[in-house]
Amino acid sequence: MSGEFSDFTDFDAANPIRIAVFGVGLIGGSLALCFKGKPGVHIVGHSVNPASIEKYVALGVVDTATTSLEEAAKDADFIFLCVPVGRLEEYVDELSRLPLKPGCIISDVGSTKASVVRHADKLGLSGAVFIGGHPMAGSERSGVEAASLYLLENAYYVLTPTASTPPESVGKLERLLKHTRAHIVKTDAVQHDDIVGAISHLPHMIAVALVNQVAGYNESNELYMRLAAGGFRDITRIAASDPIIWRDILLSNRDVMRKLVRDWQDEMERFAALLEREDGEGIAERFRSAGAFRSQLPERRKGMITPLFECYVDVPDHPGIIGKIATELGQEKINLSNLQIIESREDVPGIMRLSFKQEDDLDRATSLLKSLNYEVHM
Ligand SMILES: NC(=O)C1=CN([C@@H]2O[C@H](COP(=O)(O)OP(=O)(O)OC[C@H]3O[C@@H](n4cnc5c(N)ncnc54)[C@H](O)[C@@H]3O)[C@@H](O)[C@H]2O)C=CC1
Ligand SMILES: O=C(O)C(=O)Cc1ccc(O)cc1
Repeated sequence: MSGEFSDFTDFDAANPIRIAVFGVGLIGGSLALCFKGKPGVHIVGHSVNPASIEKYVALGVVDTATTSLEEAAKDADFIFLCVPVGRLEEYVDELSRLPLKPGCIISDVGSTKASVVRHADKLGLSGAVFIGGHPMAGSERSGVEAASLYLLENAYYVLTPTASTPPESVGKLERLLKHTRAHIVKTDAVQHDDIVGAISHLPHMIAVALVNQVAGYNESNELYMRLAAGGFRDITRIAASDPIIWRDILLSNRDVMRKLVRDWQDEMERFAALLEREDGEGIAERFRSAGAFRSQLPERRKGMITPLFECYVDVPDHPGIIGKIATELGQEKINLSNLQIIESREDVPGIMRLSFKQEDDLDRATSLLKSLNYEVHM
């Protein structure tokens, strides 16, 4: 939990607004932090657990908190549903039975969109409007303790209005979401699930499968685990994601995922056949085409799978180096989020990975370290 943005001024103490957040975890808490403390804004957090509501207030993420759904929703101008995907539809059902403020905008942050949008479309929401949402940034961490004001900054935030969504409600939600500093993208819910299935849900499944495969080998030889400390650990970071959150995402997007798994199996079969034929040129070609597509990906956009701004620095392998670089950055007031030696052998220089939550810190760190004659790579 961290920070404060201060340069938005369009909240107006004379026209107070009430924002309700159901499920104040990583994403709900991060959203709440973007609105908290603005003039005329009251944020109420909802949890089914009495101990959680005390924590939300004590941490200063919300103004008030309650275990009563009615109390949280009463008079709300905006309601954000930030619970696991498998719970979203029942929350929409419960809200549809309440006397909501006319014009109230209900949005969610679920990683899948088609099922909840279809469900809300079928219900009458007594004067309220549902607009599906998905902030496309996050991490493998969960819970309100992991929430951050900066989590969504510079990420894409997808909204999935339908043909019947009033454009003025979409505009109102977009204006509010400016406070996240995310970039709004509007698309259709079904298309969202196809794309996000391929670029986020499939990679999470692959990471989990890969870790479980290696865990199996490790049962008969523990050297697997010891040697996996470097690159393997990095590329499988997302396998540490919350099991319940991901159970719900994959089940909700199961039709898309079944097709993606079949396509993935085809890709693997293609590799197996190349190995069988000892087709070196074919293998190299797979790498060339992947490299060519990857080189065209937008650079440094914070989002899924790479939530931080990062650079790599070649460093001599000696004990004081971590402290030295951290001090140099600290003296320039550059906020470092994480620092890690990812390669350390006696005969070669190490590689240090520096992570920043904000692009500006990355840019300043890169310039500083280059000026100090470090080799810096992106
Ligand atoms: N983790 C990530 O990186 C991202 C997650 N999302 C979506 O955001 C939503 C929330 O995920 P996170 O914030 O990561 O999870 P989280 O575990 O940090 O927060 C979930 C919140 O929902 C509450 N909750 C859990 N089970 C509940 C239940 N059965 N009934 C009522 N409340 C319950 C928890 O107390 C917590 O406040 C999910 O729908 C997820 O798909 C969207 C973008 C990124
Ligand atoms: O940790 C990562 O890199 C992620 O990919 C986080 C993430 C998880 C779920 C989403 O719907 C969006 C982003």
